Amino acid sequence: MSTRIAFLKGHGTENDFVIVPDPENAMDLSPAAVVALCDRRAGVGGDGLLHVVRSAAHPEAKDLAAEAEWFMDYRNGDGSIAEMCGNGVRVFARYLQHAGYAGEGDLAIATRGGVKTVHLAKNGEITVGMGKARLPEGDVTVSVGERSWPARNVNMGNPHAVAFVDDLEHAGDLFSPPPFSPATAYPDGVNVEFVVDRGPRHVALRVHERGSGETRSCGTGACAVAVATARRDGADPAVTGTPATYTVDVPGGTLVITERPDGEIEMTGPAVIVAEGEIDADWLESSLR
Ligand SMILES: N[C@@H](CCC[C@H](N)C(=O)O)C(=O)O
Repeated sequence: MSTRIAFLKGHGTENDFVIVPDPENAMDLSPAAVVALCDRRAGVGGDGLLHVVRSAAHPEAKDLAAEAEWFMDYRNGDGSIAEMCGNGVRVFARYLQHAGYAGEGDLAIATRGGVKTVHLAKNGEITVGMGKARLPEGDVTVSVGERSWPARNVNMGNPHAVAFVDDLEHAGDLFSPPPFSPATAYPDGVNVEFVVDRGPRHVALRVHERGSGETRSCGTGACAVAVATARRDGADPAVTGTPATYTVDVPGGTLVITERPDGEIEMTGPAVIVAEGEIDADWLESSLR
C-alpha cells in the first residue's frame, strides 16, 4: 500500500485551490508536483495550490512566526510562486477553521506579501486586511486582437494591469496572456484585469492570471480594480478623506472592497472547503517523470 498525502479542495468565488496541509514543511513540493496536482484532467485540479505550513518551519516565514503561526506558501497552477493571493488567503483561513486550528474572529496569516489579518465572521464571510496598493507610474497599453486600451499599474504585493473596456467580451478568449506595449513592461509577468461599469461604485471584471490563465476570480485583482476605479472616479480616499467601497463582480461571484483614507484595503468574500481526501504518493511520484 503506497503512502497517502492528505489534501483538501476549496474555492473563493470559484478561484479554486488544492490545499496541502504540511505543518512541519516535510514535503518536497516541487513546481512539477504542483503542476501535476493542479492539472484538471490528470490531477486534483485547481488554479493554484495552498501549501499549509507553520511559519516556524518555513525558511521564508520563520521570522514572522511570532506574529503569525501559519504561513500560506501559495503556488500558481504552473508551479510558479506568487507574493500574494487574496482568494487563497480566505480559503487558507477557512481550512484552518475547518481543521480546528482557528475559530471565529481575527487570525494572522503570514504570506510572501507580509502578515495579513483575516476576520472570520459568524455569517461565513471572511474579511482580509490586504494592506496598501502601490501605483507604479508608466504608460502601458494592453491589446486583444484589433483593440487596445491603456492599462493602470497597481501592485497589491503582486503586479496587476487594469484596463477599462466597453464590453468584457472584448477581452477575447484569454487563452494566453494578452500582449503589452512596450513588450518589456512586466519582466516578472503580470495579472491582467479587464473591467466594465455595472453601476455606482459597482464594476465587473475578467482576469488573466499570471501562472494560471483565465480564472473565475482574483482577490488581489479585485482590489487592484477597486483602487484603479476609485482613482478614475475621483474617489481616491486619501484625497476625499472618506472610505471608498466598491462591489466587484467576478465570473465566480462578488467581492466587496473598501479602501480607507490611510490607504489600507479590506476585501470581503466567501471561502468554501468542498472536499477532502488522499493523494496516492506513487501516482504523484510517477507523474513527475
Ligand atoms: N488568484 C489570486 C492571485 C494569485 C497569484 C497571481 N496569479 C500572481 O501570480 O500574482 C488572488 O485571488 O489574488
